[in-house]
Amino acid sequence: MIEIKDLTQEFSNGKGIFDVTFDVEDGEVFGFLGPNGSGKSTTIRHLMGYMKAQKGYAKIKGLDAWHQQSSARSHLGYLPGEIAFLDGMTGHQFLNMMAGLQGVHDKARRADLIDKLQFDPKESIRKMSKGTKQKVGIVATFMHDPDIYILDEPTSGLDPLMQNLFIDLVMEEKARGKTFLMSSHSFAEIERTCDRAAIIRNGRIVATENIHELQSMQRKAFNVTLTDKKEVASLLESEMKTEKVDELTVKIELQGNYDVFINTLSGYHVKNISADDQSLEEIFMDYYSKEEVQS
Ligand SMILES: Nc1ncnc2c1ncn2[C@@H]1O[C@H](COP(=O)(O)OP(=O)(O)OP(=O)(O)O)[C@@H](O)[C@H]1O
Repeated sequence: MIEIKDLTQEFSNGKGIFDVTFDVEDGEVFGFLGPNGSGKSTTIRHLMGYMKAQKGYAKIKGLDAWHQQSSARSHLGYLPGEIAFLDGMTGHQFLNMMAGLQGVHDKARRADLIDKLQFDPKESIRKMSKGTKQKVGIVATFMHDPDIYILDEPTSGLDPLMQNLFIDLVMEEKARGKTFLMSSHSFAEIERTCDRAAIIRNGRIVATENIHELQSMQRKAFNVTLTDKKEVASLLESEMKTEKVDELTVKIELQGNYDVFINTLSGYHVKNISADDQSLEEIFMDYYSKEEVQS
């Protein structure tokens, strides 16, 4: 659906993107993660056909994003990082203009989206909050029912409730077979929506990972609180990977060895057990720090 190969754009200041390569498959939700200035928007601009690559290519459904710009773009719903609204328009007027450009006449889907995102489209855009403007942008992106969505930081400016609503919307569209490329700073958002994610750093892809595999690779840790200090000393001597948290609490890291965990603990007086899972963010940060050491 989306194919990016050796995509390179070096700006005069030496910044840019270098040999960016990844694919997004049909029906996949693909996350694009990276710190500020890492090259996410530059990559996306190539996909939209706004920039000509110095090397490599970006393709949408086999169509070259630059050379076959308009046919490639006809499959896309694009939400830019910062939307340029025409001043003085109401939400409705802006959406009418966008529908005209998209050649969409059916307003039912638009009304449904407005209803879901809960905002007043009769309000002047100039007077709207950042979050409400973002909602107008989301409606404009989704209302023509494209096959592929390219979303640059889609939830920026949205409150947590709206972020959840947005995630539901993405999952509904995914269930309808739609494909997504979504840039984000938010690991929680990626964890909840994406099948795979690429991490970009200093213009280069440093990892492309299957989120479901990453989640299953997660090391599990438990904080076990005992009633007796002597038992703590004894537990720390056990064959499991342990670490003392405080006087009565021991952290135990597991790599699938639940039997040993349960059998060992059955010989102790356990006051409390709480899970201390490694977050997806921590797993990803390993990649960031590895790269830091190499560069
Ligand atoms: N036209 C340009 N001329 C020179 N440098 C540029 C240009 N466009 C982008 N850059 C630089 O290229 C790098 C990548 O920028 P880009 O906007 O793609 O990052 P990003 O990952 O989208 O960041 P953010 O999360 O802050 O939006 C940055 O260092 C940026 O300053």
